[in-house]
Amino acid sequence: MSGAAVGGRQIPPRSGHHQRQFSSDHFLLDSAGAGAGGGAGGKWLGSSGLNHPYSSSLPPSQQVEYSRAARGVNRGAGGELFLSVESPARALGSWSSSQRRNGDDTVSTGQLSPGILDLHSLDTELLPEIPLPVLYDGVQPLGYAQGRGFDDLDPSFFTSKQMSKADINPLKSFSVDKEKLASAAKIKVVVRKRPLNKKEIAKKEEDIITIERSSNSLTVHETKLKVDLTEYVEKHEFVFDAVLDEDVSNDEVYQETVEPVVPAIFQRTKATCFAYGQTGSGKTYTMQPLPLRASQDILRLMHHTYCNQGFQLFVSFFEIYGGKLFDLLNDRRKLCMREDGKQKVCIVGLQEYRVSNVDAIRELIEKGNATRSTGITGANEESSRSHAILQLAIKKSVDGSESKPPRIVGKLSFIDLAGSERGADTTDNDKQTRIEGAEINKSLLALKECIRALDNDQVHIPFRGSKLTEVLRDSFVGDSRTVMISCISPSSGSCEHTLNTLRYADRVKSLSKGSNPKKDLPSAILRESTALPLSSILQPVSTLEGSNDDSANEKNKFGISKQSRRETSPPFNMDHVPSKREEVHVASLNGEYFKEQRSKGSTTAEEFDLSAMACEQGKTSWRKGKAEIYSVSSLEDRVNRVNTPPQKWKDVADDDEDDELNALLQEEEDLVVAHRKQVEETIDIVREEMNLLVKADEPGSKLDDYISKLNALLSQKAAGIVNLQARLAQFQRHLNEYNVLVSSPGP
Ligand SMILES: Nc1ncnc2c1ncn2[C@@H]1O[C@H](COP(=O)(O)OP(=O)(O)OP(=O)(O)O)[C@@H](O)[C@H]1O
Repeated sequence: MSGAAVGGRQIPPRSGHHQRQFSSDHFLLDSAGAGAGGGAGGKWLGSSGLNHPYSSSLPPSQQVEYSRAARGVNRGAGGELFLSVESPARALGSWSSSQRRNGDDTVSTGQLSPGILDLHSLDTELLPEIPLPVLYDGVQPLGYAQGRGFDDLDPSFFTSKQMSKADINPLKSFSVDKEKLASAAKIKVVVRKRPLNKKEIAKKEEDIITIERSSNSLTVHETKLKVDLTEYVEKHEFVFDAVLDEDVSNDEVYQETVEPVVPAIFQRTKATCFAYGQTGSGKTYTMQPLPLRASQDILRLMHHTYCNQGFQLFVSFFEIYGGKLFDLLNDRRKLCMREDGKQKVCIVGLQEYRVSNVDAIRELIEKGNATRSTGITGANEESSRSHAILQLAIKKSVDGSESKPPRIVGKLSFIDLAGSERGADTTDNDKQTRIEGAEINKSLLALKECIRALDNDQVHIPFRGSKLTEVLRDSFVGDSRTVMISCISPSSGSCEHTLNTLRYADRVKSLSKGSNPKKDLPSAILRESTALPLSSILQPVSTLEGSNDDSANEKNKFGISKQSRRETSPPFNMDHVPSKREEVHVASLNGEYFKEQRSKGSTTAEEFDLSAMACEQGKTSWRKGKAEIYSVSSLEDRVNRVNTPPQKWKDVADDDEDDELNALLQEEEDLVVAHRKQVEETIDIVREEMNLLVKADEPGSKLDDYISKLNALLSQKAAGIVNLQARLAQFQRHLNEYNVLVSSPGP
């Protein structure tokens, strides 16, 4: 494996961290046509069709010509050729001015890749509209005849009129493509569930996810404790663009996610596919095969559909680790990110390799994967501790003659995000892992903020919140396509994580053209069907990602469109654990009293099922007099008041850019504090009301029993608050550690 030979700069040694030992076993197992891996060690550049830009692919005379014309062909340490389109002096000049502007990105020239290759910095703008290709007339391109070709990707790419494939004029197809691409949703959100792993099976954890592919819906069956401490199952149902069950192969994942966007990158589009999910949920497993499959299709398009059009394919691969960028194809050389005058992100020093066959790409990908920073977390022994970004860029010479450096036509980026972790999960980790965790969470939080801002149609999108969001800027603005694959574990032990991931995915989905009411197409919705027992209102921890106290068509306190309920749920939308079902008389909660209350609009039973239970338990006496009824509605009102989000959450901060992230973190913390306060106040109110009830009732009634159960619940909630406080403190510690890290000199 070429990765074994990878040398160069590594992250500082630390306990539990190592380079990912790439296993080709789960890499492209199911991809057709992938040949065996190529040569090892130092041979890999030349042996398998891999070219540095303008090196072996061009006649020597042309290389010389480039060298003279551009005055920017440099010879790297290893003798490789690198092209700098700008003159070196100018490149350095703009560089140092950027250094002055942004001290934290300061690097010495020695830290950069040899030569000043920076195709990105000079080439971020897409090539102006290119003429449609001259294609074969009526001939089915060879590559597509075997397997799923371009014309199989999405039948709607072609006119609705049925034609035999042999009749399809590819030229026509592409013009239809363009319309199709323009109207397609910009963001596609796909969820992939992995199978239970050995550890989870050993712990007897259950699979709590059911998937219905035909309706693209997925249900999380969350086991919860009721007031009387019996278990019940609460269902959360979600709908996404696609949901993939554990038996779905990597090849099918490709077909569902990336394959449809591949043609778009020949149409001046930037497309991004990223995987999001808890550590150990299968992000790397899902992402690793995709670039190779995509490059196969890209090469096929280049060699057949776009034959003789002068398109070239370039590969680059880098990681964001600890807020810094490292080139995974150049011995982890430190890179530096800049914005050009047009606010386009440039990665100074990033090496790009021109490739012309799949084996070469495979070797590069393996090399990059093997070089990536990994470590051990509680949930994954080979956890990615960095965000890895692999880019496939299609370029073309402006005049088609290759006498000038090519410019980007389109780009396909694959981002394997580092795993999201909760602070509570990191207690066993060493300091380094916790610092990494803080950094990872910070960047994911920044990503969430960008998504929130985009969803709100804010003018200012805080892309500068992290390096990750700066890199992703391209993916969300302009003519872009984004595919997000949310990876989830099926196990009961990961339920909270899974719900967080799915709610996060829903926010991303809400950015899509289809789901934002401000945008064009009908809503694609998350339908999370949650009965909201009072216990949910009291839930101190799990509501950070999304508030449940929403009503339809409003924005919640995060400024995100609220979730619509799939069904008008009965007060308890849950499946009881059968043995306990009879004891709690759930059906009776649909009683007249609550129908009445609902019709008055004072509250919904879903929002108040605990009081419903209280009513059920003491129904006879409550219905007798006004005072009792008053006490219930008063309780509802008071709890509703307490749970009304403070005004500040409605106003999304439009912070000064430099303070954006700190403000964000503060906001997150404020949110937790405010939430805790609500919980405490709610508990007080419930206690007070219960005391009133006790006074109103005969001693020895069922209420005594109920009160003691309620007290048990309250104690449980109080413990939750303590836990929340501990997590806050831990969060703060991570922040401090992070601040120390970023203020100290880099590795
Ligand atoms: N769909 C799947 N089918 C079979 N095995 C899977 C699947 N998804 C993940 N796995 C296995 O689960 C383990 C963890 O997966 P992976 O490393 O991809 O997680 P991750 O989300 O990238 O974690 P981290 O964020 O910590 O890097 C691996 O051993 C992987 O082989």
